[in-house]
This record gives sequence, structure tokens and C-alpha cells, in this order.
Amino acid sequence: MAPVIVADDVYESYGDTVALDGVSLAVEAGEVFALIGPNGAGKTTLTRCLTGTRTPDDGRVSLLGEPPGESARERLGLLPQDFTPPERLTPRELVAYYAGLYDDARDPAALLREVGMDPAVDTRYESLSGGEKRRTCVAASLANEPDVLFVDEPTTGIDPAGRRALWDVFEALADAGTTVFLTTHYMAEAERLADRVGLLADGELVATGTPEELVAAYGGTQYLAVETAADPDAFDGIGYDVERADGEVRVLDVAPEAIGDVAAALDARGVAFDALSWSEPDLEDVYLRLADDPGVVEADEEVVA
Ligand SMILES: Nc1ncnc2c1ncn2[C@@H]1O[C@H](COP(=O)(O)OP(=O)(O)OP(=O)(O)O)[C@@H](O)[C@H]1O
Repeated sequence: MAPVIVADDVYESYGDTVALDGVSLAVEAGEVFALIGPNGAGKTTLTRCLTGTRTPDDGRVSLLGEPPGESARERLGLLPQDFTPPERLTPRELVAYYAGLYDDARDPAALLREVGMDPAVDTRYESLSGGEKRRTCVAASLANEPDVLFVDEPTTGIDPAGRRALWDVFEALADAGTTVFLTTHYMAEAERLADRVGLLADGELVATGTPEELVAAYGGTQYLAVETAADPDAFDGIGYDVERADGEVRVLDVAPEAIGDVAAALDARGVAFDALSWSEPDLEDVYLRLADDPGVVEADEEVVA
């Protein structure tokens, strides 16, 4: 089957500002694709190009096999980053309004329940908290039960419990076969929801892969952090490389079951420490490494496909 979302060597600028510098990606039907990257990397611009809100300067985009803008609107859901609905309507009225635009629509009350808006469905939008506003907007974007859903930072401003409730909503959609294109600054969100993650930096897609592939390729090693005033030289001979970072000494590549041995080795050397904590790399480490120095990928000549 042809990919549902395609960008092929896409370039887009705002005046002298190059926002997208040759981006190519393809998202398959039923896939959840998360786009991550620093502020200003071009995520919203790419979402706009893929949904037909902007026409790229160069390159090809397609959505459901057609140029964006020509695809059946019944099949698309879109939650832009800066979506601001009429302020004087209540969530119940707003979602009912969007549902009313389609022949086949979800029950607004059920949608509002799913996103956790039960108590505030009759409060005017202008009086809702930031998180409640965002949840209402998520519900509105789902009114037509879309086949393809674009959500640009859907959980920004939502408290941790509410964020998890929305993750459940997106997960259920994905399980039901909805293709989801998500941009987010929350690495836990990308790690939990995405089949594949793309990291955009300075308008270029630096790396793409499953969260596991990216962590394995760019996340670095697991390590034991030792809170100590001792010099890294004091760790000589323990059988592991060490480095000092963020006020701690990190013993690299320590497996969890070897923590006791390392602690005993430190004791034997008279290295005093206040605490030990073990860490394994995650998507945040990948983000911090690649966003800070996208050249790492080129240098390694290793882009996860
Ligand atoms: N309407 C606009 N006019 C001029 N420049 C713009 C406009 N929109 C975006 N830009 C610029 O294009 C670049 C990419 O912006 P974009 O909003 O796509 O990034 P982003 O990755 O979505 O950022 P954020 O994470 O902050 O939402 C930035 O340098 C931004 O300043």
C-alpha cells in the first residue's frame, strides 16, 4: 500500500528564513509518527505543508495519495499548534459545531468524556484552564473520526494525569488503525505513542527510526552515576571507563546486575560516595545529542531508515 503521508525533498522558507531544507519522509497507513526537534526546527511548517496550509517552495507532498488540500476533509483531523476557537462557546457547543460539519461524526458528549472534559463541558471556552482548552481542541479535531490525524503539540499545557489520559485516547485511535502525525516536545510522549520518530533540526530531518533504534544508535551507554567528591582517577582499575559530568562520576556500560560489584570495588579503593544511581539512555538523550550536534549523524555516516 502507498504511504499515507509523503514529503519528498521539501523546501520551504519565510522570506530569508529557511524553515525546511530538503525534508523527505513517508508515513504508512496506521503508523504513529512523532516529529521532535528544537523550537524553530520547522516542525509546524512541515505539518502545514503536509496538510496543505502552506505550499512548499520546492519538493512534493502528498496526503492519502493526493496533493494536500485535495484530500477528502472527512478523512482528516487537524489540531494546529495555534488553534483558537470562538471564545464564547462552551466545549459542548464547540465540539457539536465541528461534529455538525460532517455527515458521519462522533458523539460530542462521548468525545468530551474521552478527553477528560466531563466537569467543564458547559463552561465558556474563554474561562477554561489552558489544559482544558487544549483537551477541548483535541476533542474537536476528532469529531469526524479521521483516518489521518495531525496533532501539533497536542498535550502542551496539560497536567501529567491529563496528558496520560490523552495518550490513552491517541493509543486507542492508533489501535483502531488511524494514522497519526504528532509533533511534540515531550520525549516520553513520543516514546510511548510513536512507531517511528523523526528528529528535525534546522529544517533537516536528521534521523528517523523506531524509538529503540534511535536510542541504540545515538542514546549513548547505560551508566552508574556516583555522587562523590573523588577524582575520576580514583576509579582506576575498576574495569570500566569513567567520566565526570554534571557533578558526578559516571561509570560507563555498567549492567544493573553489576552495580553491587562496582560499589564493592569503590569501597575497596576507599572511594567515599553519597549516592549511586543507575541510568539507561532514552529518547531524551538522543534528542539532546542530535539537536545539539546534528553533524554526529553525518560523521557516523549512519542514518537509521
Ligand atoms: N509565519 C512566519 N513568518 C516568518 N517566519 C516564520 C513563520 N513561521 C515560522 N517561521 C520561522 O520558521 C522557522 C521554523 O518555524 P516552525 O514554527 O516551523 O518551527 P517549530 O519546529 O514548529 O518550532 P516550535 O517547536 O517552537 O513550535 C523558525 O525560524 C521560525 O521563526
